[in-house]
Amino acid sequence: MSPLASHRPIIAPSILTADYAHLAREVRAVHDAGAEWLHLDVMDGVFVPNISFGADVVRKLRPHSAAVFDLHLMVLDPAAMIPSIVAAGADRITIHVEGTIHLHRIIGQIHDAGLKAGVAINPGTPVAALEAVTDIVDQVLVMSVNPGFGGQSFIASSLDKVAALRERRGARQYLICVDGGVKPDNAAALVEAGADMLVAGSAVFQGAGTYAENIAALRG
Ligand SMILES: O=C(CO)[C@H](O)[C@H](O)COP(=O)(O)O
Ligand SMILES: [Co+2]
Repeated sequence: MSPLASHRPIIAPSILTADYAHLAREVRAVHDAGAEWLHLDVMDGVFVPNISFGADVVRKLRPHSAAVFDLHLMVLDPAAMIPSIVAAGADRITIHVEGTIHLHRIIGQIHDAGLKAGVAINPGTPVAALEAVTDIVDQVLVMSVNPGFGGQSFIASSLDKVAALRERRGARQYLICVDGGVKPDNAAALVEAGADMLVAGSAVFQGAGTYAENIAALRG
């Protein structure tokens, strides 16, 4: 088990399924409910078939939360967007292997800005696609749904990817993160397989309990 997973997973609520009409209230509420990170999904309508929000919304939310702002960029060619996302108050930026031909360069761009950098893989991309950058990233993100929408079903083979990443990590320090369809009924297995951080949108914002109860249920 990874060092972090032996304690408890980081829970990062994704605001994709929050009430967009009251976003400031929502981000305050999940932080007060015990979420250390906030997961912000930026979508460009090109890399994924949906548009969410961009740097302006991140900047407006920043004064409303002390949580770690974890940006998940589902965009094609993210390099041009990164300066505005950094200026908006991001703490960590994850880009997709499939979204750029200059993966190594953009990880450097994020680090040069003083932020932590992550790399994500889609369900159709093997773990091996991360191999060349696992020694320089701070986190890897296994997409356990096809990116673009909240509320989808967890793709079971993602569990094997998490286990493979933990196996390959060795002495490296990157966090293993999982995003998509994470629910109380699969969270424990993901942590057991090696996940350090769980993104959860619908399980937190549309779960049966209060936000605190929904987050606690994911920590199991
Ligand atoms: O990146 C994402 C979608 O592309 C979201 O982070 C993810 O879908 C979270 O929502 P849910 O927990 O409801 O699946
Ligand atoms: Co996401």
